[in-house]
Amino acid sequence: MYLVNEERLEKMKKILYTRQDTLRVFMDYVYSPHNLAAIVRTCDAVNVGKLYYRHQKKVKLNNEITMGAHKWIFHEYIDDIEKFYQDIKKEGYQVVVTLLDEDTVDFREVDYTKPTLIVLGNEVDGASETSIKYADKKVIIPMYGMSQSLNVSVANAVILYEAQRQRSLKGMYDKPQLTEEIIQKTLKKWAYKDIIEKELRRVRHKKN
Ligand SMILES: C[S@@+](CC[C@H](N)C(=O)[O-])C[C@H]1O[C@@H](n2cnc3c(N)ncnc32)[C@H](O)[C@@H]1O
Repeated sequence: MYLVNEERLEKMKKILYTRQDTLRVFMDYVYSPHNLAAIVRTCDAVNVGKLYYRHQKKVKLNNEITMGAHKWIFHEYIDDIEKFYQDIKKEGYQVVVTLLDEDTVDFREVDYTKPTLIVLGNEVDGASETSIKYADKKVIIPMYGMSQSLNVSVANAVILYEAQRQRSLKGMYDKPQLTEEIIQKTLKKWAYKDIIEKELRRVRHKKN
């Protein structure tokens, strides 16, 4: 029987103790599986607190889409977008919508050390009217070439790494943001899942 080894457990702990609970991302109808996968992986790398998403048809992030990265990120499908924005604003989050518009500020002018929700728009239509309605800040990544926009997963990476830079400078990766109760609960869940998955792989391998 496989048990989670010390090294892997340490890695899981490190993720949870450095998790930026107050930095979150909302994918507002991002539809390409390739982009979904790339966004999930960057969110994992920066260790964002939570990833929200909605889609043209209800989808579940799965191994095929994310190559497993979604397993380590708290994520939630959003059905009621109005309620979602009202709730997150009540919790004190600033809503930062990424947009290709005149009425925007350079993305580096925002203070990402505040509780922040970054909103990414659809590949064709951009962010929805509802997201724009709830925006506290509308940000643009300056473009100097012929292309009008970046790929949405690239835009996500550029902004998240600015947030990561600001938060590191402030020592925000050195102090846990999740409660000890949530950390311990999540550790148990992850370790359990890890064992089950490894065992299933072992049984499948034996059968073939
Ligand atoms: C391909 S773009 C959407 C283009 C769409 N035609 C529009 O006008 O919004 C997809 C998403 O990537 C993000 N994005 C891409 N380039 C950006 C930039 N230069 N500044 C800010 N966000 C950008 C935004 O979230 C945008 O909604």
